[in-house]
Amino acid sequence: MYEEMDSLIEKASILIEALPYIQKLYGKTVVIKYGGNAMINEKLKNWVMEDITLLKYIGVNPIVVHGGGPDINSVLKKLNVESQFINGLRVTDMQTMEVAQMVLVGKTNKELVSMLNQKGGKAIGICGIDGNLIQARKHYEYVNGQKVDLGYVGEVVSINAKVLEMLAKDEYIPVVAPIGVGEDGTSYNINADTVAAEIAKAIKAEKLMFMTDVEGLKYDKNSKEIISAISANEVLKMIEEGKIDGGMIPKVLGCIDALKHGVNRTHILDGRIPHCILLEIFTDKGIGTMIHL
Ligand SMILES: Nc1ncnc2c1ncn2[C@@H]1O[C@H](COP(=O)(O)OP(=O)(O)O)[C@@H](O)[C@H]1O
Ligand SMILES: CC(=O)N[C@@H](CCC(=O)OP(=O)(O)O)C(=O)O
Repeated sequence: MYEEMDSLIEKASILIEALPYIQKLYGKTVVIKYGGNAMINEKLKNWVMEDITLLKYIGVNPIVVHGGGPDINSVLKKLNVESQFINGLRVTDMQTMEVAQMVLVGKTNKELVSMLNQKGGKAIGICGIDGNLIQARKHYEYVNGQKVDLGYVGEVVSINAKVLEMLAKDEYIPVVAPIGVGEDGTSYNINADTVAAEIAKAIKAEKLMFMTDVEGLKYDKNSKEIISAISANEVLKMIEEGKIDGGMIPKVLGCIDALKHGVNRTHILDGRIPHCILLEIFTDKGIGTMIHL
């Protein structure tokens, strides 16, 4: 009897530990980027969807921006199309653009929306074309000072924040696929990390969280030690020294850009840890890496 009571009291004290964090975040917006490499199995995705639904029910406004690089790769493979990446961006010809849009909007987005709804959340899936959410233009990348044409890869011109604010106010959880739209209606494939940071900036989110497939930012890719907190200047120095590369670059640059535009907290988290969102937000210690100014 007493043992049972002890365990119930322990449960209550865990909830109480979360109280100051719930109070701080109540009514605020948290942008969560869920990357393709952290969507490795259904169980994991379920935990993530539970965390996001719980946030909404306790009065926080989550906005989900998802990737889906591995999903796009597997469909392209079936079509015998090989992708080339330049500075982490997929060179996107017309056929690849069609596949990226079909997969991100039609498959990945709807799977996440359906899972959130199963958990009791009211999720609405949109991409940047819907309500002109992500206005974009063609992006050129520079490699060794040379301008490189990546096809239909886009960069964000502006975010129509009203679409997201309207949904969040009406109890919905927006789930955004990273496809943008040009002035002439052309679709653009945009890196999902960049979209998440631009959305966080546009809506002045309280927090921006990148969920990926490593424990956090490390002193270099092969190191075991996770950096628990680091300043923007130190991150820029690490990039210069070649200690951060590939898919981690748009995440850390997105954090810095967001911080400089009014987002209060930015984090890089291991999306493979069960309930990583709750662990970061509602525990004293937090997890992963926090980047600050
Ligand atoms: N300094 C670093 N610390 C941690 N990871 C790094 C670092 N530099 C590069 N990376 C790489 O960044 C990857 C995460 O980016 P990416 O694969 O694009 O993830 P996602 O699909 O979640 O967007 C890690 O798997 C890791 O290999
Ligand atoms: C231009 C560009 O590279 N777009 C990405 C969009 C998806 C994405 O960013 O997915 P992850 O977050 O899973 O990497 C792509 O085509 O893979």
